[in-house]
Amino acid sequence: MIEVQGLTKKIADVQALDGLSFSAEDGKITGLLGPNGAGKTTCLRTLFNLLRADDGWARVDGVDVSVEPLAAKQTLGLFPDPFGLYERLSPREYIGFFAELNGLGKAAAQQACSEVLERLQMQDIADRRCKGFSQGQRMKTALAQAIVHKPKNIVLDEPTRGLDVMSTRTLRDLLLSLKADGHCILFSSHVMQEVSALCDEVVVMAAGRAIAQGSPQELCERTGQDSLEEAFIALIGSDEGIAA
Ligand SMILES: Nc1ncnc2c1ncn2[C@@H]1O[C@H](COP(=O)(O)OP(=O)(O)OP(=O)(O)O)[C@@H](O)[C@H]1O
Repeated sequence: MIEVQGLTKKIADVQALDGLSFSAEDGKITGLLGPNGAGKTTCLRTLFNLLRADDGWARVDGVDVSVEPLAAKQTLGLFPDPFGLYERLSPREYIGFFAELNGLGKAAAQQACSEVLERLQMQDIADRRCKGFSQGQRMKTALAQAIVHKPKNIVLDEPTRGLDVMSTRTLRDLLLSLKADGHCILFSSHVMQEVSALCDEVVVMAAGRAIAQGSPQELCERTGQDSLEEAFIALIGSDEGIAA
């Protein structure tokens, strides 16, 4: 479970987070939905302790990420930008390296790596260098790296950015299967259709705050609208920076 309370962060002159509070439960996919500049990436970076909040706290399974960063990271998988893989490494080397970074011994890392390669049906590319990989192959490698240490909580920043339809569908299926296994999945997006299709819960963000949280249906009922897109516009008063 991921909980964020009163998170505040100023970057240069910009109030990127302004008292952000929400929670994301196990066995659910929670979407952070907000226009460009709403603070989604800043929130996820703070969760991963890449940024330190000015005020407020973030906890992963009850562990405060700034007080016990290593313990928090062991229960947290971060889906990185799939375009930034180490091209000289094969997925097996890359994923195994991250498994060891996350505290697994060599033998356990190799075992975990083989399991995740099988789960994501990557055996055919497991020992090829990442250089030249298609977007979908990169995305699978990046996701495998995020989940190899079996973190209970998985955080993804705009995971379908730049992916084609097939890769997006593959990712969607993977997230649904992780959810079925009881993981807590939190992802940021400004793509309405993706959030509607995947999320059990939606946190609507604007100007560094959460202005509403609920299931897509609850948000529609609360605003008296028929679609999440209309509900979102009603909540934030604009559709600027949102993609259909
Ligand atoms: N390093 C930085 N220097 C200056 N301003 C920053 C920096 N990082 C973030 N910001 C500002 O903080 C605000 C929140 O940015 P953030 O990237 O978290 O938004 P976002 O919701 O992820 O947006 P997008 O959907 O466009 O990725 C924006 O106004 C952004 O310009």
